[in-house]
Amino acid sequence: MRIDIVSLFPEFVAQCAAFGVVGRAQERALLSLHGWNPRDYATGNYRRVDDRPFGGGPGMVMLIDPLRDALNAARAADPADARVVYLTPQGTRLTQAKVRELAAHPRLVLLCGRYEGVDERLIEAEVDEELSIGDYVLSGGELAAAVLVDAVARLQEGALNDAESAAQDSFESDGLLDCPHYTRPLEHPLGQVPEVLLSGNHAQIARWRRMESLGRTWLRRPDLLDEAALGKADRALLEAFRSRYLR
Ligand SMILES: Nc1nonc1C(=O)NCC1CCCCC1
Repeated sequence: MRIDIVSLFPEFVAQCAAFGVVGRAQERALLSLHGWNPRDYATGNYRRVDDRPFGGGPGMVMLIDPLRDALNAARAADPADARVVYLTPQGTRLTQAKVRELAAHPRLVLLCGRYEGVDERLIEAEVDEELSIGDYVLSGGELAAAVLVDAVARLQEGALNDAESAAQDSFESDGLLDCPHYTRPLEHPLGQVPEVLLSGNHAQIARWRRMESLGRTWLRRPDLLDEAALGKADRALLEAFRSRYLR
């Protein structure tokens, strides 16, 4: 998968993607990142990339042409069709389902805004999809782009080893929150390890983990829990969690 980043700080995203699973995906040629800086396409004495907003008000707006020329250079760098995504709080919320959809594309071009944003005419003419990673305002789209790069990189075939795939699947497969995890030392002032995890009884351990995932999702993110879609066994586990929790 090829991802082109259009940004005033293209190295920002490249740095975020240089570590761990994403860095390894690049080493394995499962993912390639390419940066394009609109400032390299800015003309005139001051090579402006922004200007004051029509209608007045604070801040600056990114100019159309340097962005558009950088986008076109990115498009031209590879024959594969590119899906252009603009990272912005005004976008639709990024979900794992959307990550899966985007991860299946041969190419993405991620447009990162700065200042107060980008001239709307550029968005209307060049952007396929506006996405938000959450309801808060960052200083630029680069951190959001790095989040998206990480999430789609993990889904590239061969990016994760078996253990990592299992961990990914446990959350991704049914959209529940993950269960708690514990490791050595067994004895610690901060508390005990749940007995069931020491039992060696894999059926009981799986049952406990599923119950904890269901219970946590119910407590913390009821919006993710579609109880109607739960099977009989899951409903029984959730009931067991509730009765223990509400006792
Ligand atoms: N939240 C977000 N999700 O995706 N992007 C986000 C963001 O906060 N981006 C910064 C803004 C800053 C002004 C220009 C446009 C991007």
